[in-house]
Amino acid sequence: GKNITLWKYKSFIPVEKRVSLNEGGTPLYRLENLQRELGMKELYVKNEGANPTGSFKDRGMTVGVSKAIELGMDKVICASTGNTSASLAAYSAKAGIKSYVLVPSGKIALGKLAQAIVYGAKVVPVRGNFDEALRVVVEASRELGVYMLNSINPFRLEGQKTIAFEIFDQLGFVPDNVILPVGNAGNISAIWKGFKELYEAGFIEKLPRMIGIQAEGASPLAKAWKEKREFKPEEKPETVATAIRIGNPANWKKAWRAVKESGGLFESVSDEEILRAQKLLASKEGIFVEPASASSLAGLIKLKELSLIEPDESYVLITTGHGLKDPNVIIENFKLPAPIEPSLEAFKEVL
Ligand SMILES: Cc1ncc(COP(=O)(O)O)c(/C=C/C(=O)C(=O)O)c1O
Repeated sequence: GKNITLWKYKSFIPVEKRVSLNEGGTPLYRLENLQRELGMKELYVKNEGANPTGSFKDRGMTVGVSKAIELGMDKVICASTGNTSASLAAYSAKAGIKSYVLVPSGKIALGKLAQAIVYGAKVVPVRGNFDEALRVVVEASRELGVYMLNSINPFRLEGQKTIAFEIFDQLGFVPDNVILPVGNAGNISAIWKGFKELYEAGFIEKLPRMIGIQAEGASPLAKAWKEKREFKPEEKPETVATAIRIGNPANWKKAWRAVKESGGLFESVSDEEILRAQKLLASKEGIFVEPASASSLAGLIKLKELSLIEPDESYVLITTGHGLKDPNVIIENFKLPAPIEPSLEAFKEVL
């Protein structure tokens, strides 16, 4: 049977070639249990962890790598906190071209590192954070003629904007709010672009509020927004949510405009709130997401507690990456009981 992929929207995607792993077409459904638990009226999740390499990055990479092929490129490069590198490696493998990924040494989640390796990328750990690695990649793409596929590359956002198209297609209406984690700030910018394109094409009459959530220790946009001041980067971003451990978001201007134009907001949440939300999503709704993804829910809970949002409005949480990407964050915080003898008696003792 035919798979529903983001190429359903090919008339909105500015590329002819197609390197695809059947990305997109991810589940969107109601979180009935959390809705009740949190006293919300309309709470949905769009689970981007269901993409081929386990994150929304596949939407940007299918278009970005297709463009690379169209341009006759045979080498692509990115800096990454992990998911971008995993996705670039997979799509480069499919396209039969070489990929180079620069990752913050010791700060990339296990699953993402395994993916970049096994898909065949040249993995280059960098003694520094994502922001420092990105600077090297920009210089390398200029000097060495390697095609750069971080989200500064507009073709990435042309793929990621299809999240907006699918939300409208799957709900049948435009939600009042879309909440998602913000790191390099490409995704919030892309989804806003997608809704505006639907609006300008006359498919929809209203636009959602865009709500961007950052980790407190890596929240240059949320800090500037709440303190009502100019944006300025953070030197030393730190958070357990390594995917969004970014101090100088490359797309901050686009993200700022998206939140302003949409009447939305930025907020930040602590690592504890993120880990609690991760557990809640898994134990109440059976959805295992990596920490950065859980910041959407952590943000919703915080904004509701602060009465900064209307509980009766409709909310779509974007969960951006699968929980299996970062198993250590669960295992390290769990005391596994000692093994029992293989007998019913022994089992009854631990019941
Ligand atoms: C699971 C997950 N959730 C949210 C984000 C933030 O999205 P942007 O605000 O568009 O950056 C990322 C980003 C990851 C990288 O930036 C990378 O992989 O280099 C992510 O992996």
